[in-house]
Amino acid sequence: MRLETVAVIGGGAWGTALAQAAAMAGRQVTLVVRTQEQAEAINATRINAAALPGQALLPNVRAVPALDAADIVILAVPAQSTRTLLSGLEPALLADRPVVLSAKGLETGTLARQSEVLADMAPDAMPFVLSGPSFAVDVASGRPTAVTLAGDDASDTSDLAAALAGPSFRPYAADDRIGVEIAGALKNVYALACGAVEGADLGASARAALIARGYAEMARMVTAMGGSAHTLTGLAGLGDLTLTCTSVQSRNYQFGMALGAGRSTADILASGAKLAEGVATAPVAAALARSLGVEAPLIDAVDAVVAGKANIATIVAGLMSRPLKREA
Ligand SMILES: NC(=O)C1=CN([C@@H]2O[C@H](COP(=O)(O)OP(=O)(O)OC[C@H]3O[C@@H](n4cnc5c(N)ncnc54)[C@H](O)[C@@H]3O)[C@@H](O)[C@H]2O)C=CC1
Ligand SMILES: O=C(CO)COP(=O)(O)O
Repeated sequence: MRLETVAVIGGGAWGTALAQAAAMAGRQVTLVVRTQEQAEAINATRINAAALPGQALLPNVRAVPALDAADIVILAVPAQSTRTLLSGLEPALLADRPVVLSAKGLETGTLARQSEVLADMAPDAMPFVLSGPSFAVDVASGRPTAVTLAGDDASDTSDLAAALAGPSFRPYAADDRIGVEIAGALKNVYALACGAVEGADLGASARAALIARGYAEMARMVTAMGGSAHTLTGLAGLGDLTLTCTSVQSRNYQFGMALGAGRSTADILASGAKLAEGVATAPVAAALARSLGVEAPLIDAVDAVVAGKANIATIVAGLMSRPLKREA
C-alpha cells in the first residue's frame, strides 16, 4: 500500500489540524476546502484564519478547492455532512485506498455510524476510524497527542498509523471500528451532560458520577452493537471521555454549560455556537438504545434536555430516584 500523499477533506478546525499532523509526519498533504478563494487565502497566508487562527501551516500542506488523487483520504467534516460530501466525490478517488473517518457522531435518520455511511456511499473504500482525546489546537501546534486508529486489517492499520505518526502525534492501531466509533459519538453526549452539571452548579462530585455511569452506559451500547467493551479502556473511550467531560475547551461541554444555565438549544444555536456534535447525536443515540433494548438513562436525559422536553432539575430528580441497583 502506497502511503505518501494525504488529502484531508474539510477545512474546519479538525481538518486543518489533521493536515498539519500528516505534514509533520512527512507526508505531502492537500487540505480540501470549499472554495478557490479559501484555498488561495490559505496558501498565500499559510494560515487557515477561519478555523485555526494563529497556527502557521507547514510548507508541505497545500490548500485546494477539490479532491485530487491521494494515497490516503481523511474525511473531517461534521458527521451530518459526511453523506452529502461523499455523494459529490468521484468514486475512483476513494476506491481501494484508506479512507479515514474522523467525525464523531451518529447520522440523523439512519442512526448510522460514519463507517456505515462510507460503506453505503463508497463501498470500495478501505475504512479506518480515527478517534481519541485530541483538541485541534493541540494537534496543530505540536503538543503531544495520542489517538486510536481502528481498521479491519492489522497490518494495514499499523502501516497507516506509522504513515500518520509524527513526533507529537501518536496513533495506536486497533481493530474494533464499532467500539471506537460509538465511543467517539457518545462522549459528546456525556460532555453535554457534564457541561450542564457545571452550568447548573451541581458540583464536581456529580460530574464524576456522570462520567463513571456514562462509561458503564457506553459499554452497554458498544457491546449491544457488536463492539468490545475493552476498547473503552483506551484512548477513544476513557481518554476522550475524560478530556471532553472535564474541559471547558470542549465545544460540547460549553454547549452543555449553556443548557445547564437554563438556555434553550434554539437560543444557543441562534447565538452562533460552535459545532457541538452531541446535539445532533443525542436523539440518534437515544433511538439506537431503544432499538437495541439498551437501558440508557443518561443518553435519554441529554436527549430530553436538548429537545427542551425537560429541565435540569426534573432530570436530576428523576435520575436520583431511579431504583437502587448493583453497580456491575
Ligand atoms: N475540533 C476538534 O478539536 C476535533 C473535532 N473532531 C471532529 O471533527 C469533525 C469536524 O469538526 P471541526 O473541524 O472541529 O468543525 P468545524 O466547524 O471547525 O469545521 C467543519 C468544516 O466542515 C466543512 N464542511 C461541512 N460540510 C461540508 C461539506 N458537505 N463539504 C465540504 N466541507 C464541509 C465546513 O465548511 C467547515 O469548514 C466533528 O465531527 C468533530 O467532532 C474530532 C476531534 C477533534
Ligand atoms: O473531540 C474532541 C476532542 O477529542 C473535541 O471536542 P469538542 O468537539 O467537544 O470540542
